[in-house]
Amino acid sequence: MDQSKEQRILNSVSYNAVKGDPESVLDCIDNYCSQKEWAMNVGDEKGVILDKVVEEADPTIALEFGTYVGYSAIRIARLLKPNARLLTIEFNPEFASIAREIIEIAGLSEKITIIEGHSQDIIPQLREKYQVDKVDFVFLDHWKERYCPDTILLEECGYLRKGSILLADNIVYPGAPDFIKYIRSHKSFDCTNYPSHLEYMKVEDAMEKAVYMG
Ligand SMILES: Cc1ncnc2c1ncn2[C@@H]1O[C@H](/C=C/CNC(=O)c2cc(-c3ccc(F)cc3)cc(O)c2O)[C@@H](O)[C@H]1O
Ligand SMILES: [Mg+2]
Repeated sequence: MDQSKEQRILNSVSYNAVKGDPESVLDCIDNYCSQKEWAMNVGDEKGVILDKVVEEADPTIALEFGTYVGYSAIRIARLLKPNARLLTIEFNPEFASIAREIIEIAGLSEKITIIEGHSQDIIPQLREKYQVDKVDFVFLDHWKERYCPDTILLEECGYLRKGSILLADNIVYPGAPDFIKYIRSHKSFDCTNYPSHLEYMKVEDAMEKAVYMG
């Protein structure tokens, strides 16, 4: 059976990255996906915007929807303070297992918990099963039509506090129009758009930051 693209990305990281060095894992994935096979990682250009917003949030509890191969989980977790942690939700078992291995190579397994399942099923369980009270930072990068319902669910479950920061990938391409319409018209969210480009391409894209005002 042929290997998957995601397995080939893991092979490249396993062979080329410096064990325990998150930067070298990120560089390896970016090099592989810009030179060999495109993949839907947030990438190095939008990754700098992600870095800046994570540093602004300085979260104790960070949450991510859509682990994929773990690229953005590593980007986020490498910036977290000692007692902070990232919970990342992924429903594809093959992607979850590849991400677990790549995160191990980056040396960040202690800071990142991969939760296998659908975001809409996991979100209501975060308090009881994962001791989450409030979420300080959320990165949305899963199916684009899930951004809006999952944001509403986070609010309904009471995980957002005054100052919680949401950051969403792919606002232009593939786009998340219902999410943008909802978040920009909602009185409790203060939104900022960050124009950028689609990972590894010259195509327009953007990220949207939404700060919850309580
Ligand atoms: C409800 C639920 N629960 C849990 N995991 C969930 C979940 N819904 C999806 N997932 C998981 O998350 C990832 C999926 C990410 C979806 N991202 C994109 O579709 C995406 C696409 C492009 C793109 C751009 C130009 C093109 F021509 C083609 C594709 C770029 C991107 O940056 C993307 O993020 C993937 O790992 C999937 O298993
Ligand atoms: Mg994306």
